[in-house]
Amino acid sequence: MSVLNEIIDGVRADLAERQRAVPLDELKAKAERAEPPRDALAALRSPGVSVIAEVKRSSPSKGALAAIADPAALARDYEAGGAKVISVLTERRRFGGSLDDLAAVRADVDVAVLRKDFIVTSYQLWEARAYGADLALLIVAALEQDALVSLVERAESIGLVPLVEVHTEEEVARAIDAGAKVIGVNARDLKTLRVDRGVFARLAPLIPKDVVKIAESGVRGPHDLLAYASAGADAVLVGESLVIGRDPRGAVADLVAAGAHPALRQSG
Ligand SMILES: O=P(O)(O)OC[C@@H](O)[C@@H](O)c1c[nH]c2ccccc12
Repeated sequence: MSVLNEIIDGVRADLAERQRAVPLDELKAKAERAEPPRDALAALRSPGVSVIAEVKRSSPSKGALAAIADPAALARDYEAGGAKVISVLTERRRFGGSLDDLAAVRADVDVAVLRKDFIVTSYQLWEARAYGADLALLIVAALEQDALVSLVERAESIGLVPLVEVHTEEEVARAIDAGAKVIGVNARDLKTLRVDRGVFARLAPLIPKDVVKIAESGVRGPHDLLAYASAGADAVLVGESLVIGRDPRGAVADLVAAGAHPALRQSG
Protein backbone atom coordinates (compact mmCIF):
# COMPACT_ATOMS: atom_id res chain seq x y z
CA MET A 1 0.00 0.00 0.00
CA SER A 2 1.29 3.49 -0.88
CA VAL A 3 1.97 6.15 1.76
CA LEU A 4 -0.88 8.16 0.25
CA ASN A 5 -3.36 5.31 0.77
CA GLU A 6 -2.19 4.82 4.35
CA ILE A 7 -2.65 8.50 5.08
CA ILE A 8 -6.12 8.51 3.55
CA ASP A 9 -7.20 5.51 5.64
CA GLY A 10 -6.27 7.47 8.77
CA VAL A 11 -7.98 10.59 7.46
CA ARG A 12 -11.19 8.65 6.86
CA ALA A 13 -11.14 7.21 10.38
CA ASP A 14 -10.68 10.65 11.96
CA LEU A 15 -13.33 12.07 9.65
CA ALA A 16 -15.89 9.44 10.66
CA GLU A 17 -15.42 10.48 14.27
CA ARG A 18 -15.93 14.17 13.50
CA GLN A 19 -19.01 13.38 11.42
CA ARG A 20 -20.50 11.54 14.37
CA ALA A 21 -19.81 14.48 16.64
CA VAL A 22 -21.01 17.26 14.29
CA PRO A 23 -23.88 16.60 11.88
CA LEU A 24 -23.63 18.21 8.42
CA ASP A 25 -26.48 20.67 9.12
CA GLU A 26 -24.71 21.99 12.16
CA LEU A 27 -21.45 22.29 10.24
CA LYS A 28 -23.16 24.17 7.39
CA ALA A 29 -24.68 26.60 9.90
CA LYS A 30 -21.20 27.23 11.30
CA ALA A 31 -19.89 27.83 7.76
CA GLU A 32 -22.66 30.41 7.14
CA ARG A 33 -21.58 32.27 10.28
CA ALA A 34 -17.91 32.30 9.26
CA GLU A 35 -16.22 35.46 8.03
CA PRO A 36 -16.68 35.72 4.23
CA PRO A 37 -13.90 34.34 2.03
CA ARG A 38 -10.92 36.53 1.12
CA ASP A 39 -9.87 37.01 -2.51
CA ALA A 40 -7.27 34.27 -2.90
CA LEU A 41 -7.18 34.42 -6.71
CA ALA A 42 -6.26 38.11 -6.69
CA ALA A 43 -3.54 37.40 -4.12
CA LEU A 44 -2.07 34.59 -6.23
CA ARG A 45 -2.20 36.68 -9.42
CA SER A 46 -0.56 39.74 -7.87
CA PRO A 47 2.76 40.86 -9.43
CA GLY A 48 5.91 38.89 -8.67
CA VAL A 49 6.05 35.30 -7.49
CA SER A 50 3.55 34.94 -4.65
CA VAL A 51 4.79 33.08 -1.60
CA ILE A 52 2.44 30.66 0.13
CA ALA A 53 3.94 29.92 3.55
CA GLU A 54 2.91 26.78 5.39
CA VAL A 55 2.29 26.00 9.04
CA LYS A 56 3.68 22.45 9.19
CA ARG A 57 4.56 20.61 12.39
CA SER A 58 5.54 17.20 11.05
CA SER A 59 5.71 15.29 7.81
CA PRO A 60 5.56 11.59 6.93
CA SER A 61 9.03 11.77 5.38
CA LYS A 62 10.82 13.60 8.20
CA GLY A 63 8.67 13.15 11.32
CA ALA A 64 8.59 16.09 13.72
CA LEU A 65 9.90 19.27 12.05
CA ALA A 66 9.22 21.99 14.61
CA ALA A 67 7.39 22.47 17.89
CA ILE A 68 4.98 25.18 16.83
CA ALA A 69 3.47 26.34 20.11
CA ASP A 70 1.61 29.25 18.55
CA PRO A 71 0.63 28.67 14.91
CA ALA A 72 -1.07 32.07 14.70
CA ALA A 73 2.15 33.83 15.76
CA LEU A 74 4.07 31.93 13.09
CA ALA A 75 1.46 32.91 10.51
CA ARG A 76 1.72 36.57 11.55
CA ASP A 77 5.48 36.35 10.98
CA TYR A 78 4.86 34.87 7.53
CA GLU A 79 2.41 37.66 6.73
CA ALA A 80 4.86 40.31 7.98
CA GLY A 81 7.50 38.78 5.68
CA GLY A 82 5.16 39.26 2.73
CA ALA A 83 3.42 35.91 2.30
CA LYS A 84 0.33 36.30 0.08
CA VAL A 85 -1.40 33.17 1.37
CA ILE A 86 -0.91 31.05 4.50
CA SER A 87 -1.25 27.26 4.20
CA VAL A 88 -2.27 25.33 7.31
CA LEU A 89 -1.84 21.57 7.44
CA THR A 90 -4.90 20.23 9.23
CA GLU A 91 -4.20 16.49 8.93
CA ARG A 92 -3.60 15.11 12.42
CA ARG A 93 -1.91 11.71 12.31
CA ARG A 94 1.05 12.33 10.01
CA PHE A 95 1.30 16.13 9.96
CA GLY A 96 0.25 17.01 13.52
CA GLY A 97 -2.28 19.60 12.35
CA SER A 98 -5.86 20.43 13.28
CA LEU A 99 -8.86 22.54 12.35
CA ASP A 100 -8.15 24.57 15.47
CA ASP A 101 -4.79 25.56 13.96
CA LEU A 102 -6.67 26.70 10.86
CA ALA A 103 -9.14 28.81 12.84
CA ALA A 104 -6.41 30.33 15.01
CA VAL A 105 -4.35 31.33 11.98
CA ARG A 106 -7.33 32.73 10.05
CA ALA A 107 -8.37 34.88 13.01
CA ASP A 108 -4.93 36.48 13.28
CA VAL A 109 -3.95 37.32 9.69
CA ASP A 110 -5.50 39.40 6.90
CA VAL A 111 -4.36 37.26 3.98
CA ALA A 112 -6.18 34.26 2.50
CA VAL A 113 -5.72 30.87 4.17
CA LEU A 114 -5.49 27.41 2.59
CA ARG A 115 -6.76 24.24 4.26
CA LYS A 116 -4.08 21.67 3.44
CA ASP A 117 -5.46 18.19 4.01
CA PHE A 118 -6.50 15.02 2.23
CA ILE A 119 -10.01 15.97 1.19
CA VAL A 120 -12.18 13.08 0.03
CA THR A 121 -15.72 14.28 0.84
CA SER A 122 -17.68 17.53 0.70
CA TYR A 123 -18.04 17.39 4.51
CA GLN A 124 -14.36 18.39 4.69
CA LEU A 125 -15.01 21.36 2.40
CA TRP A 126 -17.75 22.58 4.74
CA GLU A 127 -15.32 22.12 7.61
CA ALA A 128 -12.72 24.15 5.75
CA ARG A 129 -15.14 27.09 5.32
CA ALA A 130 -16.54 26.74 8.84
CA TYR A 131 -13.02 27.10 10.27
CA GLY A 132 -12.25 30.07 8.01
CA ALA A 133 -10.41 28.64 4.99
CA ASP A 134 -10.46 30.61 1.73
CA LEU A 135 -8.86 27.85 -0.34
CA ALA A 136 -8.89 24.07 -0.08
CA LEU A 137 -6.41 21.56 -1.45
CA LEU A 138 -7.72 18.77 -3.68
CA ILE A 139 -5.16 16.08 -4.49
CA VAL A 140 -5.85 14.46 -7.86
CA ALA A 141 -3.96 11.27 -6.90
CA ALA A 142 -6.32 10.80 -3.95
CA LEU A 143 -9.57 11.05 -5.95
CA GLU A 144 -11.49 9.33 -8.72
CA GLN A 145 -12.28 11.74 -11.56
CA ASP A 146 -15.99 12.08 -10.79
CA ALA A 147 -15.22 12.81 -7.14
CA LEU A 148 -12.64 15.40 -8.21
CA VAL A 149 -15.13 17.10 -10.52
CA SER A 150 -17.82 17.28 -7.88
CA LEU A 151 -15.43 18.50 -5.15
CA VAL A 152 -14.14 21.28 -7.43
CA GLU A 153 -17.73 22.39 -8.06
CA ARG A 154 -18.72 22.08 -4.43
CA ALA A 155 -15.70 24.02 -3.22
CA GLU A 156 -16.52 26.89 -5.56
CA SER A 157 -20.18 26.90 -4.55
CA ILE A 158 -19.15 27.18 -0.90
CA GLY A 159 -16.85 30.12 -1.71
CA LEU A 160 -13.57 28.20 -1.53
CA VAL A 161 -10.93 28.36 -4.25
CA PRO A 162 -9.85 24.78 -5.01
CA LEU A 163 -6.09 24.30 -5.37
CA VAL A 164 -5.87 21.16 -7.47
CA GLU A 165 -2.63 19.25 -6.89
CA VAL A 166 -0.92 17.16 -9.55
CA HIS A 167 2.29 15.20 -9.91
CA THR A 168 2.05 13.60 -13.37
CA GLU A 169 1.09 14.49 -16.92
CA GLU A 170 -2.12 12.46 -16.67
CA GLU A 171 -3.07 14.26 -13.45
CA VAL A 172 -2.60 17.64 -15.18
CA ALA A 173 -5.11 16.57 -17.83
CA ARG A 174 -7.56 15.46 -15.13
CA ALA A 175 -7.17 18.75 -13.24
CA ILE A 176 -7.85 20.77 -16.39
CA ASP A 177 -10.86 18.57 -17.27
CA ALA A 178 -12.21 19.17 -13.77
CA GLY A 179 -12.13 22.92 -14.42
CA ALA A 180 -9.26 23.81 -12.08
CA LYS A 181 -8.32 27.50 -12.14
CA VAL A 182 -5.43 26.98 -9.75
CA ILE A 183 -3.09 24.01 -10.21
CA GLY A 184 -0.28 23.06 -7.86
CA VAL A 185 2.51 20.83 -9.09
CA ASN A 186 3.90 18.92 -6.13
CA ALA A 187 7.57 18.02 -6.48
CA ARG A 188 6.99 15.31 -3.86
CA ASP A 189 5.39 12.08 -5.06
CA LEU A 190 2.88 11.35 -2.30
CA LYS A 191 3.01 7.63 -3.10
CA THR A 192 6.75 7.31 -2.48
CA LEU A 193 7.55 10.65 -0.73
CA ARG A 194 10.40 11.23 -3.15
CA VAL A 195 11.12 14.84 -4.19
CA ASP A 196 11.97 15.71 -7.80
CA ARG A 197 12.25 19.46 -8.37
CA GLY A 198 12.26 18.92 -12.13
CA VAL A 199 8.60 17.90 -12.21
CA PHE A 200 7.31 21.49 -12.26
CA ALA A 201 9.34 22.44 -15.36
CA ARG A 202 8.11 19.29 -17.15
CA LEU A 203 4.42 19.80 -16.35
CA ALA A 204 4.05 23.61 -16.41
CA PRO A 205 3.97 23.83 -20.24
CA LEU A 206 0.89 21.54 -20.21
CA ILE A 207 -1.08 23.96 -18.04
CA PRO A 208 -3.13 26.69 -19.82
CA LYS A 209 -1.92 30.31 -19.50
CA ASP A 210 -4.97 31.58 -17.59
CA VAL A 211 -4.58 28.90 -14.89
CA VAL A 212 -2.57 29.94 -11.81
CA LYS A 213 0.51 27.69 -11.51
CA ILE A 214 1.93 26.88 -8.10
CA ALA A 215 5.20 25.04 -7.50
CA GLU A 216 4.89 23.02 -4.31
CA SER A 217 7.56 21.47 -2.08
CA GLY A 218 11.32 21.42 -1.97
CA VAL A 219 11.93 25.18 -1.84
CA ARG A 220 15.08 25.53 0.28
CA GLY A 221 15.62 29.22 -0.43
CA PRO A 222 15.60 31.97 -3.09
CA HIS A 223 17.54 29.91 -5.66
CA ASP A 224 14.80 27.26 -5.78
CA LEU A 225 12.13 29.96 -6.07
CA LEU A 226 14.02 31.50 -8.99
CA ALA A 227 14.28 28.14 -10.75
CA TYR A 228 10.53 27.56 -10.35
CA ALA A 229 9.82 31.14 -11.45
CA SER A 230 11.84 30.78 -14.63
CA ALA A 231 9.87 27.60 -15.39
CA GLY A 232 6.64 29.62 -15.13
CA ALA A 233 5.50 29.49 -11.51
CA ASP A 234 3.09 32.21 -10.40
CA ALA A 235 3.53 31.13 -6.78
CA VAL A 236 5.54 28.75 -4.62
CA LEU A 237 4.33 26.82 -1.59
CA VAL A 238 6.97 26.50 1.14
CA GLY A 239 6.81 24.62 4.43
CA GLU A 240 9.79 22.78 5.86
CA SER A 241 12.55 25.31 5.15
CA LEU A 242 10.50 28.01 6.91
CA VAL A 243 9.49 26.07 10.03
CA ILE A 244 12.94 24.62 10.71
CA GLY A 245 14.71 27.99 10.42
CA ARG A 246 15.24 30.54 13.17
CA ASP A 247 13.76 33.51 11.35
CA PRO A 248 10.60 32.57 9.43
CA ARG A 249 9.72 36.21 8.76
CA GLY A 250 13.16 36.93 7.30
CA ALA A 251 13.11 33.71 5.28
CA VAL A 252 9.77 34.62 3.72
CA ALA A 253 10.99 38.17 3.06
CA ASP A 254 14.06 36.80 1.23
CA LEU A 255 11.82 34.63 -0.96
CA VAL A 256 9.45 37.52 -1.65
CA ALA A 257 12.39 39.75 -2.60
CA ALA A 258 13.74 37.11 -4.99
CA GLY A 259 10.27 36.70 -6.51
CA ALA A 260 10.02 40.44 -7.12
CA HIS A 261 13.29 40.55 -9.09
CA PRO A 262 12.87 42.71 -12.23
CA ALA A 263 14.50 40.05 -14.44
CA LEU A 264 11.49 37.82 -13.78
CA ARG A 265 9.00 40.37 -15.03
CA GLN A 266 9.95 40.05 -18.69
CA SER A 267 9.24 36.34 -18.76
CA GLY A 268 5.57 36.72 -17.77
O1 LIG B 1 7.79 21.30 3.26
P1 LIG B 1 7.98 21.62 1.82
O2 LIG B 1 8.90 20.67 1.10
O3 LIG B 1 8.35 23.06 1.61
O4 LIG B 1 6.54 21.41 1.10
C1 LIG B 1 5.42 22.20 1.44
C2 LIG B 1 4.17 21.62 0.77
O5 LIG B 1 4.35 21.66 -0.63
C3 LIG B 1 3.90 20.19 1.25
O6 LIG B 1 3.66 20.25 2.61
C4 LIG B 1 2.74 19.53 0.52
C5 LIG B 1 2.39 19.68 -0.78
N1 LIG B 1 1.30 18.95 -1.08
C6 LIG B 1 0.89 18.30 0.02
C7 LIG B 1 -0.21 17.47 0.21
C8 LIG B 1 -0.41 16.98 1.46
C9 LIG B 1 0.46 17.27 2.51
C10 LIG B 1 1.55 18.11 2.33
C11 LIG B 1 1.77 18.64 1.08
